[in-house]
Amino acid sequence: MTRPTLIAPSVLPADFSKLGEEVAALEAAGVDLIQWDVMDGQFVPNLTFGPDVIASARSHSTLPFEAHLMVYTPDVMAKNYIDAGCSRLIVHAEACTHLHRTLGNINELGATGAVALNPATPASAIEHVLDLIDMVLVMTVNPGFGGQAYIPTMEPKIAEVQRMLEAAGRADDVHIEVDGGIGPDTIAGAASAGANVLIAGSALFRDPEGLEHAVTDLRARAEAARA
Ligand SMILES: O=C(CO)[C@@H](O)[C@H](O)COP(=O)(O)O
Repeated sequence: MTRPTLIAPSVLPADFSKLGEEVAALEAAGVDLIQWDVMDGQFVPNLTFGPDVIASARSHSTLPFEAHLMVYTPDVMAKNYIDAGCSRLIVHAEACTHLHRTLGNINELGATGAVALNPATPASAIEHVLDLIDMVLVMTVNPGFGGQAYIPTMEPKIAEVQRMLEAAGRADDVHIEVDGGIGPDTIAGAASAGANVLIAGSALFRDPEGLEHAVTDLRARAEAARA
């Protein structure tokens, strides 16, 4: 499998009073990109931040930013998130009446598009947009909050997405990301099923040995599982 193993934080557990310092520390700890959990309080119960907050942290890191848009109207502010410094926008299949058009718009704005699938959403939801994305996010929790339990029954869906990508000749070009409950005890199952981008919030910020240990340990576990 040629897709690299990428370890990325969810910023949900970060200290929101100093996000610039937090993303700088995450970069120093060795993460590969930063995921911003954008929540609108409608598509998911929680409410987090918009593009201006992301923009305020942009100059504190050289890493790619991606916005996980857990919102009902991703088209409305897509350009704002790109202008804030996000190079990838992740939209939820469940929130997009016209998913193909939404992804096409993101690409026309100069960013890459990705689709997130909630636990109950079948992999088939992405069948006709594989040419418009560079990543599929298989949620391993129901979105809205960090610190939830990993849902292992998502592993067959991860494997199904991998098969779909192989059948479409896109397996080398499209990442499979997982998000939710990813930690030392769960990362191997997701990675061995096909995930190569692993989002962790609690497991990174709550490691008693610090961020760098957490990143190194998770990466080693994921790479061993993908070998
Ligand atoms: O995005 C969500 C839920 O919407 C979370 O899954 C966080 O992104 C990561 O949470 P942890 O389980 O890693 O703390």
